[in-house]
Amino acid sequence: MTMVNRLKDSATDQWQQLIHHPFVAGIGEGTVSHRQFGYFLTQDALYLGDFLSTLAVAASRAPRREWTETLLRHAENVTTVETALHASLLPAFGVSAADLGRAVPGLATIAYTDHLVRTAWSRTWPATMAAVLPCYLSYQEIGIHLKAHYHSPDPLYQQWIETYAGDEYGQAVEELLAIVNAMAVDEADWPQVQNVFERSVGYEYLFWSQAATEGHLIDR
Ligand SMILES: Cc1ncc(C[n+]2csc(CCO)c2C)c(N)n1
Repeated sequence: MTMVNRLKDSATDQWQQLIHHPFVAGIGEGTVSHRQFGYFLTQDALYLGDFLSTLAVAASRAPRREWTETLLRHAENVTTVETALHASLLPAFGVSAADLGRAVPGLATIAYTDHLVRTAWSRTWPATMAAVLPCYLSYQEIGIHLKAHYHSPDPLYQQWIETYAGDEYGQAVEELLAIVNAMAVDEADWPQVQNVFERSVGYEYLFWSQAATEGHLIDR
């Protein structure tokens, strides 16, 4: 079995819950409010800064030169592609550059990014790859799932869906999967690699939940 399938199979229920998170379905149905999506994009912009650091550390620790090159290219794409998506979408959701500058990370954002950055710096390199895998793969599965089963009545949501269901994004995912499937994982390291993967899946889930409540953890 490939490493990607071994990891996904180790957290099947959490994975299914993530792909079918109610907020995700709400993007497809168009029932997510613009305020909620604007909050999500704002938190995502904060998240991407630390995701960039994570990829940069992962790139420098990679055991093969071609993997360093691939991960550096992906890091650059985070800056260009993901940030461009935000730049085009944020104003449409009423979030100005000043709003973004003032934004503070929510607890789920902090927990997720601390986990990514700490893993990249202080865990094994395969564990770092396992930490970023849910980010790549869940967005692709979500994009493809939403595109196949919904057509969002909101063109802005549909634009977001098409980005992650698209071939250009699919290419980046394929490259990451190829690295994960080719990397050498010591059997002694497997529990750590699996645990880090499962936490990232959980944090992806919490990131959507956080968007649904716009960061409020306590009913008001
Ligand atoms: C919470 C959260 N998780 C995943 C992504 C998607 N994503 C962000 S950077 C990157 C790597 C290559 O572009 C991918 C797949 C996101 N935007 N926000």
